Amino acid sequence: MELQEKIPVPIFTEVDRDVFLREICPQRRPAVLRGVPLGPCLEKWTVEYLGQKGRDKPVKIHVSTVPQMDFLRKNFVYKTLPFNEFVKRASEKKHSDFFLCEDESYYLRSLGEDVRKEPADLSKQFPDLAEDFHIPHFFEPDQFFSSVFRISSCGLQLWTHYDVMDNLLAQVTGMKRVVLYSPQDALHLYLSGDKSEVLDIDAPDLKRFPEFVKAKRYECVLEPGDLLFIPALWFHNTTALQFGVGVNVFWRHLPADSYDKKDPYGNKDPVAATRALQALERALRALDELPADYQDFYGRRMIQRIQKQTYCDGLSATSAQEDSDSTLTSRQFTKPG
Ligand SMILES: O=C(O)CCC(=O)C(=O)O
Ligand SMILES: [Fe+2]
Repeated sequence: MELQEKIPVPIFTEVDRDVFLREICPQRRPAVLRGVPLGPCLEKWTVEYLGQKGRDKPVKIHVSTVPQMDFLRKNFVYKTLPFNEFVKRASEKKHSDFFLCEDESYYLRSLGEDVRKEPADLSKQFPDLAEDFHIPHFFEPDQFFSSVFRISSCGLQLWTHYDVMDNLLAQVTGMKRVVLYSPQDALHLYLSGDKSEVLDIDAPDLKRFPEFVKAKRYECVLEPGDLLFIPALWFHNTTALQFGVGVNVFWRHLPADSYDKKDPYGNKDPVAATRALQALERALRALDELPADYQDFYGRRMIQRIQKQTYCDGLSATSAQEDSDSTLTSRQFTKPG
């Protein structure tokens, strides 16, 4: 019996800006968009052509001895290669030149010019290649955040994580399996920051991660030319079924000032969420002044208070009884439905 039921990500054809904005984006659910024009990249981006146009621009890459990258045990190293040499190596199974071993795996997540300050932008770092890739104009130009090369060796698996921007992941060449989990399943994913500690999602260690089976697994296989809409906060885990070249485009779904200004990757929590998490830490330090049984009592009440106020499905998470304490419930009446 399979661990988790696989829920297919729906595939939409003939999606234009209008359909995307009216029917797909507001659902806040992942969707595969097939047949959206992406430009000549679909025919042009061979290994040879990428090398010619990307030239010897240095790129910082992940290199690992095994295709499943592990951020906990750090089984990969960061190395720098000229783009053309990197593409050649990523496209081959065995390498004559290598860092770790002859069948090492490669992954490029392209970066901005000033890595710490600027988000990646294909048109700045790879202008000759950016011409071939037509970004779908499904959002306003001032919402654009970054465009990022995603180039992987065959088999390369990137750990489950979330980003805070809306995202269109374009698969230009090669097939890629993507598994997604809803933000509502966050508690079943054993998070360490923005990443899930469950690395082997196909054969998880259920002694360590017993709750993982409760997470609903959404899955799709991207083909060249497909776009995957990944709404902000949706977890995703990608496996390149072949050597593949992708580009993802992040854009701001919330007002611009909701985001952390020092976030070149698009994965820092919105400023209000960071403030809320800091306030929670303060609240926990305050509770620490009390004996354990009082902490338990107030801790439970705080959890219920948070659930009532924030869960989209309201009280269903706990069969919370009507709370008669008006100081605790006053805000719930002002929350839009
Ligand atoms: O395609 C990949 O390798 C990863 C994509 C990803 O994490 C993203 O687009 O945010
Ligand atoms: Fe991502």
